[in-house]
Amino acid sequence: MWRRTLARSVTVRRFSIAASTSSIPSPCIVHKRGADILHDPWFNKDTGFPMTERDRLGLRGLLPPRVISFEQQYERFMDSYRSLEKNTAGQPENNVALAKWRILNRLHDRNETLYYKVLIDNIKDFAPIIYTPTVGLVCQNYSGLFRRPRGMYFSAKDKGEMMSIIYNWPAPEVDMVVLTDGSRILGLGDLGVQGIGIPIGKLDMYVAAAGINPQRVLPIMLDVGTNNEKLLEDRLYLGLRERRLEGEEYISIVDELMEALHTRWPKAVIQFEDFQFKWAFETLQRYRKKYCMFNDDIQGTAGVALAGLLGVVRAQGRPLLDFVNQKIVVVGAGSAGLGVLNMAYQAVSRMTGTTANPQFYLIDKNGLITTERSGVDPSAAPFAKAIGEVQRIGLQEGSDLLEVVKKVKPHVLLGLSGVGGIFNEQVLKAMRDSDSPKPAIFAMSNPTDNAECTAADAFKHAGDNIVFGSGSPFQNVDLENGKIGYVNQANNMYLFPGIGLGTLLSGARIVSDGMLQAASECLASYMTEEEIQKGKFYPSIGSIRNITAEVGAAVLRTAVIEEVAEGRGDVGPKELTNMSKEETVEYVTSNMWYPVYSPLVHEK
Ligand SMILES: NC(=O)c1ccc[n+]([C@@H]2O[C@H](COP(=O)([O-])OP(=O)(O)OC[C@H]3O[C@@H](n4cnc5c(N)ncnc54)[C@H](O)[C@@H]3O)[C@@H](O)[C@H]2O)c1
Ligand SMILES: O=C(O)C[C@H](O)C(=O)O
Ligand SMILES: [Mg+2]
Repeated sequence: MWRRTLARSVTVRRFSIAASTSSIPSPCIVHKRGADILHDPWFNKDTGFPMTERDRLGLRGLLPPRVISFEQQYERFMDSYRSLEKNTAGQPENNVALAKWRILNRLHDRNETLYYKVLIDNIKDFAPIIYTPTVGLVCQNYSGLFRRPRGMYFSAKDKGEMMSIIYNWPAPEVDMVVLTDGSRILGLGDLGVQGIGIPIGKLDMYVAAAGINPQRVLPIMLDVGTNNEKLLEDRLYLGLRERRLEGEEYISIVDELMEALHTRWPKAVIQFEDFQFKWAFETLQRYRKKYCMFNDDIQGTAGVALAGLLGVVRAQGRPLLDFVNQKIVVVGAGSAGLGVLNMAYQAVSRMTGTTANPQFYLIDKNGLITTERSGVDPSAAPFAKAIGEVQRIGLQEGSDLLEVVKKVKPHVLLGLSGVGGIFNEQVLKAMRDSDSPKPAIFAMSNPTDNAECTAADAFKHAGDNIVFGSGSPFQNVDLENGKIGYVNQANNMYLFPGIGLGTLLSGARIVSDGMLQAASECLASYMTEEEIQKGKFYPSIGSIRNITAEVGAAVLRTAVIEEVAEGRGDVGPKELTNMSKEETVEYVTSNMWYPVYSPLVHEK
């Protein structure tokens, strides 16, 4: 199953480091036999083991005699899935979503090759189950749904021992780690150990979109307690039933885990995910120059949002430089909102060559943030609007969302607040007076119930001429005039897989701002003029592997230009430097893992 791994079947003109160019999958070494293989989802093929392999691996007598092909297994699973869909039709939405998650999860736990084949080939239908929004529901119910562990669990009780615990992970190599402390799971708050569902879902997207080998991914839950009263009182809660560590105690435990990870897998890329605000920025600043890591909620989201914002400018028929004149209201001054503003300001200063003062407005739970605000967080302070400037348009410190929309008449209203429905009818109607011919509404909070508005409400109240994006998927809206209101999924899934893959293949020691900017620009330029005019700013999820290959190549090339790329395997910085743009995309693509059964070879 180590087929098509990095540095194996990579064949790029002039850079062939292929062991073999044949279409027969490379054999995979296993160190177990018999029933142990059947119980290992990495190697298990269920009834798909050919007779010769059954002989070699001591499987004769442990399986029904008929050998079923991979294609037949695939069809069999899809038939069961379709029956489940039929049998649960009309039942409450959450029950159906959990039933679908369960059937996929069972396959994941049994036979990963078949699971990823099913996931990749049906990504549009299955992403909403293994990722946002159902993954949120799964996290909320995790202690009850738990059957088998997945990934690693470190807790406050493991202090001082992480360096040895990390060696309990069975795979010799790890390429991608997604780490959470469960403190801000989507818009659902502190879910403690139950937040492990998020790293699992993100890494599923890594396998599906970036072709990272599933034997080389590692979801990690760092359980430092929870402040969620309900969980603390729940006797079946699976995490530490104590309050979260704070201050020095907290940071020293994250330090220890990072050191342990780096010691065992110095080349792995570590993605921080769903950390509460107070630790998200702090850990990013603390580790980004020391380790190969990034924070997806801050940096991945920013890149996706910026690509969307540039798409909005194009949709208005304006040149990209007009971005500096856009009036953008960002609702939510947390990790994601501030990440977006940071990147948007950087884009403006690149475009103008100055530290310009664009018309970007920031709102948090206390309203419009101005220079009058006392106790404003240092990471939000640079985005506080000068009080004189807001007073000139009739606003003040703490003005509420509706007032801000009415007075600013923004081109873009972008929500990253986690507050469902906050873009209510009045706010959406106020967007009709936007100064843009195509007002943009981005309701980016997850999961679905936490979206700032639904797609249907956005088109109904703000008008047919809007463009719309949401963090969780919504159906396109029938505008009842023969037209369709297109729904973009404005989700960091369009970038993090490419950021991770590009960084990994470049062998960079850090994830630089330049690499992140390249990822965003690549996504922005991926869309054709025709698509943009239809209000489409992001590719369809069906083409997520293509966009990820492009993003990965853009990240890799920037790492090379910035001279942070050290290469990977036999492909060193020199070979990477000599690759053309097309060759880089080809190189990235050929390094993607794809699910096929490899012949298993037993070795003691
Ligand atoms: N679509 C995506 O790709 C994506 C990426 C990252 C985060 N998100 C979503 O964004 C949301 C926020 O994530 P975060 O990490 O920034 O959280 P966070 O806790 O760091 O920040 C939330 C912010 O919202 C503000 N807020 C709360 N109530 C508000 C109100 N009534 N009005 C205005 N602002 C209010 C808070 O003051 C805070 O500044 C979550 O729902 C998350 O799922 C989506
Ligand atoms: O997980 C997602 O769907 C996006 C984002 O990382 C979030 O925290 O909401
Ligand atoms: Mg997240």
